[in-house]
Amino acid sequence: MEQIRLNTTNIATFSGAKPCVLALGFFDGVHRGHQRVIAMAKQLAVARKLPLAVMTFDQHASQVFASPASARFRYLTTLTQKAAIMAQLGVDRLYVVHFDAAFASLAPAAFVTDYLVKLRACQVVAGFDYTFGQGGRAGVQALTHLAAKRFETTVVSEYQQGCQKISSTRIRQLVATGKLEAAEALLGHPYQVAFTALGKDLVPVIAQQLPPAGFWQATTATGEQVLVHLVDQRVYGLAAAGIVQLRIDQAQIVQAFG
Ligand SMILES: Cc1cc2nc3c(=O)[nH]c(=O)nc-3n(C[C@H](O)[C@H](O)[C@H](O)COP(=O)(O)O)c2cc1C
Ligand SMILES: Nc1ncnc2c1ncn2[C@@H]1O[C@H](COP(=O)(O)OP(=O)(O)OP(=O)(O)O)[C@@H](O)[C@H]1O
Repeated sequence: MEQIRLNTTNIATFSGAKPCVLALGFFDGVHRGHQRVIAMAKQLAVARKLPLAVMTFDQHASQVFASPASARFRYLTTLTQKAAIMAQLGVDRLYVVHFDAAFASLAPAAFVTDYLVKLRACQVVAGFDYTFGQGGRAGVQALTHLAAKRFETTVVSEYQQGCQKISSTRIRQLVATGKLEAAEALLGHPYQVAFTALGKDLVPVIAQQLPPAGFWQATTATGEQVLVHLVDQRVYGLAAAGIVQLRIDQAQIVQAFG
C-alpha cells in the first residue's frame, strides 16, 4: 500500500494520481463500522477496476481546536497501526492529509474541488454521518450536491451493535473502563498500544487510550506473554527496546503484588 502525505501547499501542485475510488473519514481504530465503509469502497473499486484510496488525517480534528475535550482525547490507533489494518483490508493508497487550522477552514466546495476532484476520485464512499468542511458542517447530502456529476457518491448506512452505532468514541470509552473484550468485539481486531522508550520508562508513542491503571496480561508483537503494570501513562514489566506493540488482554490481575 502506497502512503501519500498531502497538505494545503503540496495539493496545489499534486499530479500523477490515477483515477480511484476514494473512502473518506478519520477511521480511528478502523473498527467494524469503518470496515463496512472500506469494504463497500473495495467492492466498487474491484468492479470498476480502479485502485482503492482512503483519505485520513495526520491528527484528529479535536487536536487543532483547544478545548477541555481536546486535552482528554485519546487515539485508538497510531497512523502506523491504522495503515497496517488498511493494507490488510485491500487499500491500495492511503492519503494522509495534514489537518491544521488552514485545512480545517476550507469551505466544503473548496475541499471537493481542491482535494476530491484533484485526486481524480471517480466514486467517493462515506458513512451516513460523515462531515467535512469548515466547522465540520457539511454532510453526505452536501457531498453529493457539490460533486456536481464530477464523481459519484455512495453512502454507507449505520452499522450498529446492541442498537447503538459502532463508533470510535464508544470503543474509547470501553477501553478506558477496562472492557477490552467488548472493545475488541466492536473493533473486529485486537486492541494494541504502541510504546516507546522515554529515558528508563516506556510510554505510548502517541496519546493512545489505555485501560485503567493496574496489572494486565499482555502479548507483545513477538508473541511473548507478559504481565505489565500500567500506571500514569507508563508501562512497567517490559524490556525497553524500540517500539513495543502490546496487545492488552481482557484478564486483569486484580490483586496488586506486594
Ligand atoms: C475540509 C475539512 C474541514 C474540516 N473542518 C473542521 C473544523 O473546522 N472543525 C472540526 O471540528 N472538524 C472539521 N473537519 C473534520 C470533520 O468534520 C470531522 O469532525 C472529523 O473528521 C472528526 O471525526 P470523528 O467522527 O472521528 O470525530 C473538517 C474536515 C474536512 C475534510
Ligand atoms: N457504525 C458505522 N456505520 C457506518 N459508517 C460508519 C460507522 N462509523 C463510522 N462510519 C463512517 O466511517 C467513516 C469514518 O468515520 P469517523 O472517522 O468519523 O469515525 P466514527 O467512529 O464515526 O467516530 P466518532 O466516534 O468520533 O463519531 C465516516 O465516513 C463515517 O461516516
